Amino acid sequence: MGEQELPGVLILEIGGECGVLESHVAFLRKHFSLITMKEFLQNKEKWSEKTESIFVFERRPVIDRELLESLPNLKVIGNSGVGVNHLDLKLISSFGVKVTNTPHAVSDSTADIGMALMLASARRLVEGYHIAVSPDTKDFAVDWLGVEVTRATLGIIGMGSIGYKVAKRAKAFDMKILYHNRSQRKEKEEQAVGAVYCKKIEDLLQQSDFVMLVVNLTPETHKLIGKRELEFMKPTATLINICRGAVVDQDALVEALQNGVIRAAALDVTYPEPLPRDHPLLKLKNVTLTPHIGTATVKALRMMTEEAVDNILAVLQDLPVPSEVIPK
Ligand SMILES: O=CC(=O)O
Repeated sequence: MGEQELPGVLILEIGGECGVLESHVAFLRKHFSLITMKEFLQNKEKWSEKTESIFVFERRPVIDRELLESLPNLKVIGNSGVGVNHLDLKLISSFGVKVTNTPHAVSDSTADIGMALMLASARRLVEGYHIAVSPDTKDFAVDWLGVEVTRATLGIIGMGSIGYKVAKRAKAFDMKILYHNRSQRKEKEEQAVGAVYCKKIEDLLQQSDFVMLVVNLTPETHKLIGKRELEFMKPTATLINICRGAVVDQDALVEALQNGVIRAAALDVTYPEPLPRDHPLLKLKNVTLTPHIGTATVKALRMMTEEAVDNILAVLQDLPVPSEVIPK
């Protein structure tokens, strides 16, 4: 097949914060004529008819009405990543354009970061590092203690594929696993890992030593964890967020952490990202932070690109689409 026969896929950029990884470009070129946003904007006339798909990476909102209006043959937006809260699904679907995501590619690496944060926070890994490298050995006192993950109770909010993979890992730590799910009870998963369903989120919050958030960000889950929910948690409990920052009311979280309402928080996601350098979350010792790296592994990123390409090609070839996101 000559290059000119390949369908056009619009990407934001190559490299940078939200572009396609340089090492994936050759793979994408096997399937598409690649056009960067800059090239598109410089020569809309050449590209607007030819572009049938857009490949977007995770978290940056780029798809607005003006762009959609300038792409009359657009059929699909393939999101590389599972969360699609950066896309206006209703607007996109009003143009007859499908949206797809990559739930399979992200689940292992994101579950791993959940476990890493839980362990790091429980055992005060970051503080420990600073003590280890401190020139003053007196920094370490005998009452500098963490808490144990083994046999503790983990409450998972959102038992989708990432939540389930967290549960499988937690089982190996002999954790008692509770879960709350808005959409439905997951009986197969319950049996596989011995998880106990909490219909009421309050029950999970009251009983858990670690609460892990693994939900999609939607209007229903926006600030799902606020002052009231934090007050249901044990003062010895830790909140771990690996989904989206806005699922937590951050001001309420800061207050809870400052006042000992909960023991600690471990966050891979915040709002905004990155946090302003004077944000109180950056100053609290009982906060472990990472810069939204749930899927930042070589393998996950490669799998995300491949899964996104499979989805896009399925739409373009009119085949069943592996992971289509249907607007509610
Ligand atoms: O944040 C990661 C994802 O949405 O996959």
